[in-house]
Amino acid sequence: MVTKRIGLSITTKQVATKISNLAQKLAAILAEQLGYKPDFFERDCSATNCYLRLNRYPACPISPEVFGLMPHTDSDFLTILHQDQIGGLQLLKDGRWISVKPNPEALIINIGDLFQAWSNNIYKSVEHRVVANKNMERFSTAYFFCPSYETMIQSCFENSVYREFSFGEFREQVQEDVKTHGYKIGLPRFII
Ligand SMILES: O=C(O)CCC(=O)C(=O)O
Ligand SMILES: [Fe+2]
Repeated sequence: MVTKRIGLSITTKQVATKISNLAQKLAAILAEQLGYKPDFFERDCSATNCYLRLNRYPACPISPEVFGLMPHTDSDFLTILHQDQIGGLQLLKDGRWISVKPNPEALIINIGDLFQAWSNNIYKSVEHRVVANKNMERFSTAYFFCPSYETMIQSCFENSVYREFSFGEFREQVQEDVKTHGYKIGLPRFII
């Protein structure tokens, strides 16, 4: 895929490489803030484990009763999100859904479940959802910064809130819960 805009031409691969570099830098800053070496995540979260998802939300006449994306947290370390000018993304803050002002010139960074577990709840995985637009379709691009399935996720502090788990185990549990209950349970499953 090639995106053209005001004489600028950039391939999807170039976009993914740039976002991947940004994700590594952000992870380095977050690791350093908690006293770890900036390269702490470099080995486990190589570009081959991360992925880019292109989301399309068709217009929905019975919005807002219908969600474009159900409330959820992301099952990764962090997510880098780009959205168009339509809007619809909402974050849960202090029990209330807050609409994120759409700005195609900006990137949104979400902390995911793995950073919450690793930081022992210092960093919080934000619950979010997408409300469909009545008249217009919406597009967004999400880059998920993930480790390999074998990577063990363990709190970087003592008195861990969560038991140690592998990323593969976490993904399997999420898939099983969605199949059985119709929704993701996520980190509460791993509380000690
Ligand atoms: O489309 C958006 O704004 C959010 C996408 C999202 O949350 C996801 O893909 O996990
Ligand atoms: Fe998400």
